[in-house]
Amino acid sequence: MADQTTASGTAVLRFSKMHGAGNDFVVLDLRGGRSAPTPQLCRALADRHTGVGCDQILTIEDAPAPGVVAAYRIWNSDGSVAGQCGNGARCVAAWLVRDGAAGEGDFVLASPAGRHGVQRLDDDRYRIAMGVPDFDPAHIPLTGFDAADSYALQSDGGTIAFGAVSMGNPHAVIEVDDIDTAPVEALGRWLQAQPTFPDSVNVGFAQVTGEDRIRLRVFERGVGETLACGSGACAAAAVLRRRGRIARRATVALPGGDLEIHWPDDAAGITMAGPVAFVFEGEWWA
Ligand SMILES: N[C@@H](CCC[C@H](N)C(=O)O)C(=O)O
Repeated sequence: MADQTTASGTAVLRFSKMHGAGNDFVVLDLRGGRSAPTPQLCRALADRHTGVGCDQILTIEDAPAPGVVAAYRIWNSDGSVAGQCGNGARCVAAWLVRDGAAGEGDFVLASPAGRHGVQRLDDDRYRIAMGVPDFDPAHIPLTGFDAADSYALQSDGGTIAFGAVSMGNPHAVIEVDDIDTAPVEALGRWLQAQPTFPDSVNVGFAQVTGEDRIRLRVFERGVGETLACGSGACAAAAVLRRRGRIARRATVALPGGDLEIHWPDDAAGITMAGPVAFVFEGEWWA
């Protein structure tokens, strides 16, 4: 998958470093049918000591159909594959506009989760159509429960109540009184390890601070706690809306920045708007 080789035969891979609300990415352009990175290469690129450092690797790939500008796929920093990444979708969109592959008008991207309309709000802000939140336990996947707005599991410390939804990737949402004191890592790891989530899960800790405002921290599958999780923001808004805890438009305040979520009605798709940033371009010498 190298872009070129050096005189001594070393493979050179060009990449962009980007972030969306502090959720950071190494972006690889694989258009032209170039092969995907191995899990080992993803782990090496993501390493914050010996690599570039990132939460996820995003690959930009050939459009699967006319009318779609490009496709993207997602790898977590531990090399595992993910079905969706909301902050990543905004970064891929901005990357394609800067590249010239997408114009400044609306366009469509493809992800493993489906097709996504993209709206460029300005140079640094994009809105993505993230699809209809899927509460069917079989699709999350969440085993051992019938569909409900709230589930409960017994831990050594007591009952853990959570909501669950798929945004193309699995999310659990735990409502807490104060995200600053929530046991994000301990409870996040515990829930991820429960057999009821056979594919593990991204665990969001949500504090409702108003009918249109949520504070959120997310312990991501394959990474750990990140500064922001776009699909997690949509999941938290969807779960809390279904319980009547918030309005259909809400600002989700994450440690790395704010995302604007809008879910017009239960059968409609949810949209997420937020920032993107280019950090630097680099070459990886394999
Ligand atoms: N940070 C992302 C989600 C990335 C994938 C996730 N860790 C998973 O394994 O599903 C976002 O912004 O949505």
